[in-house]
Amino acid sequence: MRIPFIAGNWKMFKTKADAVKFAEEFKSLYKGTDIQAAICAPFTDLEALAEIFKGTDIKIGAQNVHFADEGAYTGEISVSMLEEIGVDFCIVGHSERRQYFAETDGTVNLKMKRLLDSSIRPIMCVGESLEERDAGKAFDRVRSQLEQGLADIDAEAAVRIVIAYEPIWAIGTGRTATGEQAGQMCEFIRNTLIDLYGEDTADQVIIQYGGSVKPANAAEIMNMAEIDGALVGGASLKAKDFMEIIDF
Ligand SMILES: O=C(CO)COP(=O)(O)O
Repeated sequence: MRIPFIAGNWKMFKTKADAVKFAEEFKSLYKGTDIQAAICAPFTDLEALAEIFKGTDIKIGAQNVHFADEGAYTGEISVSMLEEIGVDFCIVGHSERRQYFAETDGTVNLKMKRLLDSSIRPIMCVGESLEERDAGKAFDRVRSQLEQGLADIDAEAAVRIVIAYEPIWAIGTGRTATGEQAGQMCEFIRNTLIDLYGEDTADQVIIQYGGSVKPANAAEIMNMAEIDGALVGGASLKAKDFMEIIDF
């Protein structure tokens, strides 16, 4: 039985003061549902969010992590640093990190393996560009991201993974994939996971859709059979909007 999971990705928005304001408002709106909710926030906001959400079901996530345990990696953050402040999830391989920060399927794989060796659950992002979709290569691209990102990860570890399908052309553009397009790719992702791990394992993996999810389209997306949740960018910045998505 997969528990639906809706996570906000704040990207590089919200100072600590903004985060505290959001968290207090969100906590007062949040009544507890059958849906798992999380906020993936900038590193500087995480400790404050952990403190405010303590004792609630609201989880927190980071947006990136380094794969080394420690070392001379100026500007980076390790898995243990995140564990110590109670982080539950970490996004890996978001298309913005692939595009602007040279994240590759290889570094995604190293980060996935390091996280799966910790208490933090990875949210691995996959998704094609508009050119790849128009060229009929969307499914090949996503399959290759899955195969490379999940290389050498066994079935026992794989059940803790969340996969987020985020077509690049739908991120921040207002152009959401239709329920049918998103559902079709998420079904393809589930079938790829069956090939890699077998049905029992693949059945337990949470698959989210991300890309211009809003209160108005959340139900259409969430009602697709193989979509178990959403990774929400812009619409997670307002407590009321994010709550409306969770209450779809
Ligand atoms: O990138 C996203 C979530 O990770 C999606 O962003 P938007 O919801 O702003 O399109």
